[in-house]
Amino acid sequence: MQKTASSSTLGPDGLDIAQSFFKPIQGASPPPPTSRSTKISVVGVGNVGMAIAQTILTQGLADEIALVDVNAEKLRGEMLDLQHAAAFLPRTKISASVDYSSTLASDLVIVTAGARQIPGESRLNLLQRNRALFSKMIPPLAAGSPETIMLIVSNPVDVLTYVAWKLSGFPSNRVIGSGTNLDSSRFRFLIADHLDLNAQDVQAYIIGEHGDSSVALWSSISVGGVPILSFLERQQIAYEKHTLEKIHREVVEGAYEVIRLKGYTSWAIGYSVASLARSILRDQRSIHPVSVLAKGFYGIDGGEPFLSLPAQLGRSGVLGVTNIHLTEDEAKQLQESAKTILEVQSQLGV
Ligand SMILES: NC(=O)C1=CN([C@@H]2O[C@H](COP(=O)(O)OP(=O)(O)OC[C@H]3O[C@@H](n4cnc5c(N)ncnc54)[C@H](O)[C@@H]3O)[C@@H](O)[C@H]2O)C=CC1
Ligand SMILES: CC(=O)C(=O)O
Repeated sequence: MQKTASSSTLGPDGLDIAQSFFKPIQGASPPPPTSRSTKISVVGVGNVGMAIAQTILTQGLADEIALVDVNAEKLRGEMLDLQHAAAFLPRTKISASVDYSSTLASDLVIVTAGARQIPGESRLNLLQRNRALFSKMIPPLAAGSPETIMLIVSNPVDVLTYVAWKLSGFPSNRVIGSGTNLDSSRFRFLIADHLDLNAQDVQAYIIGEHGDSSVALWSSISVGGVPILSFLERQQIAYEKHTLEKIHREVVEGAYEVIRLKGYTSWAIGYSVASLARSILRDQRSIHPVSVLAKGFYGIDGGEPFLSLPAQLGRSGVLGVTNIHLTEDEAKQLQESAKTILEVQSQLGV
């Protein structure tokens, strides 16, 4: 397929028509020097890539979105479908290409390309297929946007974020995995549902692997600034440990259930990744549990595992990792999660 321009012109005479449409204001001062526009590339326009592109578009986070996929027809169809919504959205240039060079000079490259789980399949099972794709995709993406921040979404996201870090040659603060930002949202939803609250008032983190060995940080959950477990204890309100474990199990099994029911997950990851794009590109310095190089944090000393920790995100990517108090048990579970990831990583030979 030809490289497809964003095609918002009216044809060769488009500019002339536009100029005759508006009468210039007499004595108007020249426009101020324009600030650089924000470009986001979304690589892979499947269920996940399109949910992300759609959410980013709706939230007006980019001046330009470049879509990339190997399926030329689907790609063009998705581009046109989004362009046809222009009248209802913030003005954004949308382009689509099978050529990675269309992502040139991106501020943020979001990678969602690759195989997804079939019902019952674990994320780690996708590794060999998606690692092969990454070897082809990441070097040209990194070469085209040497200053970009790379946000990995394809699964298994933690190990593939490590692969992308190695293949890109970028400093680790500029290669981030969407990690457990999504699991934490599932967690907050379930807690809020249990207590009949607004999920936005629940501060709660899932950290570690985006997958079966994730860790729920019960000890630091707070609602409206009130630490929940100590509040319940002070009020002598009984809670069963197995209720907490059940909520965490529902988080871990959430994706499996959605995949069994509808074939894939999309909307929640779309919002999750858009929230990361906002924090990064708007320099929000917000804290998100995302997959980062975890070596040296929370007693994780061996190897170079990428897994989710509460990280502060801003315009230069990962600004730092928050020092949340973990109980001994939580720290141990996190170190076990790191071991699980390292075992998989050690089979890669990157
Ligand atoms: N990290 C997370 O929280 C989540 C991750 N995922 C992962 O996201 C990935 C994508 O999932 P879906 O969108 O549902 O899959 P999908 O099958 O709908 O889309 C994958 C897309 O990748 C494209 N693709 C394949 N090779 C490519 C290449 N070399 N260059 C560019 N595009 C290429 C395909 O043509 C297809 O359009 C999967 O690995 C899935 O497990 C899904 C949901 C949440
Ligand atoms: C598929 C996946 O990783 C998720 O929805 O959590």
